[in-house]
Amino acid sequence: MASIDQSPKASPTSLFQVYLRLRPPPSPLVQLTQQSLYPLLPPPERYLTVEAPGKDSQDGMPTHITIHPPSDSRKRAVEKFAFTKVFEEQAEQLELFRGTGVVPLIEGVLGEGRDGLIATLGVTGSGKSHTILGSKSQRGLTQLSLDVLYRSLGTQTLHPADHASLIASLNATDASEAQIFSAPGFLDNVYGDSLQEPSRSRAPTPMMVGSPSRSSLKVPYSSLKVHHTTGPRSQWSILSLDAVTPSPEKSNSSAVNEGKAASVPNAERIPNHTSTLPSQPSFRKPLNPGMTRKQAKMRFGDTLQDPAFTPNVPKRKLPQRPSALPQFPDISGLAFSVEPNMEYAILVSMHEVYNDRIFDLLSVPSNQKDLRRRHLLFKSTEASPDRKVVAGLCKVVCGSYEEALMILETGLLERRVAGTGSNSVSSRSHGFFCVEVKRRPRGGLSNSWIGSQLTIVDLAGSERARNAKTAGATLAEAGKINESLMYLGQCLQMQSDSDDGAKPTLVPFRQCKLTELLFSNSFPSSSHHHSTHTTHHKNAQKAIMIVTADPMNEFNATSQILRYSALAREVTVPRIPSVSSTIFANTTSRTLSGQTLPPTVHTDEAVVEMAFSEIARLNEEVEVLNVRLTEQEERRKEAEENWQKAEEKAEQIEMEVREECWSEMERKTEEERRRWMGAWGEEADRNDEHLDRKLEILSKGIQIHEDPIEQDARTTELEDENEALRRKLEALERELQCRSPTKLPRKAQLSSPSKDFGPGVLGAALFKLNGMSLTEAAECKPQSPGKTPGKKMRKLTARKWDLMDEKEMDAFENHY
Ligand SMILES: Nc1ncnc2c1ncn2[C@@H]1O[C@H](COP(=O)(O)OP(=O)(O)OP(=O)(O)O)[C@@H](O)[C@H]1O
Repeated sequence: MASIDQSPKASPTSLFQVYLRLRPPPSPLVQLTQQSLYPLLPPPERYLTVEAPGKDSQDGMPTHITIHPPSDSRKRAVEKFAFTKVFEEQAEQLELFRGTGVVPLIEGVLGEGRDGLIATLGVTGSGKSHTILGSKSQRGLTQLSLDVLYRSLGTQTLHPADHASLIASLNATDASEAQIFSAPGFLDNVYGDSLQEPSRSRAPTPMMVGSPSRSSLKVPYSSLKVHHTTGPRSQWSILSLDAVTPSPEKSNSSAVNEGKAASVPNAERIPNHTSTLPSQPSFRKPLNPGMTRKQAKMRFGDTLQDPAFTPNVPKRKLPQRPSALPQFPDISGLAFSVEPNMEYAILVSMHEVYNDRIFDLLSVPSNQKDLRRRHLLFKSTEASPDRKVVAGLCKVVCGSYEEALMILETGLLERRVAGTGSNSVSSRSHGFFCVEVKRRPRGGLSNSWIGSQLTIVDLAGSERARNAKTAGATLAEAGKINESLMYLGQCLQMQSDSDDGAKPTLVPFRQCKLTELLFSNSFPSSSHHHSTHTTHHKNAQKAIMIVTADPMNEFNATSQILRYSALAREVTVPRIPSVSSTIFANTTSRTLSGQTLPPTVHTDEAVVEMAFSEIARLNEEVEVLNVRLTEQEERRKEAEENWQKAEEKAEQIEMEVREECWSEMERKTEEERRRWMGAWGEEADRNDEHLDRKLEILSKGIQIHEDPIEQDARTTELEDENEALRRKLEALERELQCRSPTKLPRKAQLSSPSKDFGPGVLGAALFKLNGMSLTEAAECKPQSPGKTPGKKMRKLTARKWDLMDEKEMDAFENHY
């Protein structure tokens, strides 16, 4: 650590400039209430002292504090801490805004193109949100920063309503796969007609302990049904929130239900004002009486899912409600000059880290599938290969300060908060508010946007379950919050160790989402600006950490945070007066007259005194070493716990990866099976088709081949006929033989047939047919000339037979 006596300056490698802000005690009324509630509790003791500013302190501001363990603590070590500056209880918001490095940070975002980050860290209830978001009378660093940004950019700020292609142009160059909307369109879809309505009665905004909790405000539609303890940041509610005051019991009991909130579909969260909360006026756009929740969801979703959506709302006609916001402190005199030949677009996005997961605070479900809030990834994208971004956020282009405030309020309504024993409106997540300032040359033709981002982080506070009196899901949340803050502490510890001159250590920022988001871009990188295809060197971000502490509360938790966030530290153990010195002090001789005489110098006594003082010194050293040892042991324990957690996490990741691989394999196998089944089916179909075609061909072929069958049948028929004729012939011959020889010339006639139709012709025909089958006849070749008649007859072909004309055949048949 840096020498504690010098005015601490963060080294160039520092991740943060660290400022300390002390929280003022609660108002007398609140103190009175607390005393009446817990009469046995001793009045809180102040354990923190602010050291007078040193000679070289900046602006005459103190830089060191000392903490003395309270009387009931067993610890004795007095610790002194150094910070860049210490802001005491009476410090106002403006003092903080001007005194911390916020103004140069904004200048860096506007001019140098350097990202800036402001974060608050502290025990729950120490004033982080108050610093970042302000109260109902004072603006916080967020509003003040926005005001300066818009004042500086003035008329060079582009508004989507004036530039039709603005959203498309921003969309084309956005590296974070964001959905970009215009503010009026976004707000119209969230609040609709209520934006145009005259302001309703403004609710008293509860803020202090004892006043109605955050839950008493009208809560957003997304949280009405499930978290009764959740609601908007009470201190600086913008819109007309007609407060309703749920009973504290309800608040407490439902706090337990908070963990379920994430898994409850938003459809269930749309308030049914007439049924579930009859006395509660609506906050989000009142649904049309005839519109079901589903329809309402669809309506919002349908319009918003188109990133290029340009709403049909009057140009820049926002409700007057932001004017009801605190205007103090006034910073109208503060503005930076920006490049005159440039035009600027301001994009606002919001997300939270809840249970180590990132959720968009501005997302509006675009369809039924999106009803559950999906967590987003912090990753490098195609357009941003060497810088990580939260991918898939909703970003809203805000043309004015008022629009930006409305968006901020909208996001805060979605943020998870709960009432705990330590803070009635305690943040249960780490909230990130991001303002991107993009610029391009004037003219609006170019898509070559470059820009930088200001991120404002309201961290959830660390808490002790015993003090916070949390249980169930809220306790589990607290566990996650404390774990992420512990990792943050380790990163900060590394910073102070390397500032101390120890060899530079790697900051272990990849241990959880919070530290990843905070530190990933804290180191220089070069990114390829995809629109221009040139390498754009991105400066490392500058960061400010404002540590908030209540000097009268939570000694252990506060000292722990101071220990790891301070830029330098010194431990001393107060001297206990030694026995000898006490004895010797009492041995001072007095005369009778009461005159004090110089003590008699006894050499032995001097030696003893020296010995005692040496013993005392050594004792003191031992004490300091003991303190260091205890700290080292704590660190070791912490490291061991981390190691164990890391191992468990590794195991869990391994299991998850295995399961993922397994399910991927199963999915692929199933896919492959389906593919094969499909291919198989197709093949089978093809086969069937093929078979059908074959059958068709076959059936056609069968028809063709029917001819020979018919021929066979015909042959058989003819053969039968032939047989019948032969029999008839034989019968005739027999008949002839039985006749008288006078009739023989007829036989001779038969052997020489004439051309007449008559027995001669018939005889010749019968003669021809006799002794030959048609088959044989068919086989016979045509008769060649010069052959014997006998031979001729044998070789009579069916063709020849066939050559008989029809008349002849008919005559022949009729004859027989
Ligand atoms: N500097 C301050 N001046 C006046 N009031 C303050 C100041 N700091 C804190 N408070 C009040 O203290 C209460 C708790 O503060 P706040 O909600 O900001 O705490 P927190 O650190 O954000 O707590 P958590 O981590 O639980 O969200 C609020 O009512 C707030 O108005």
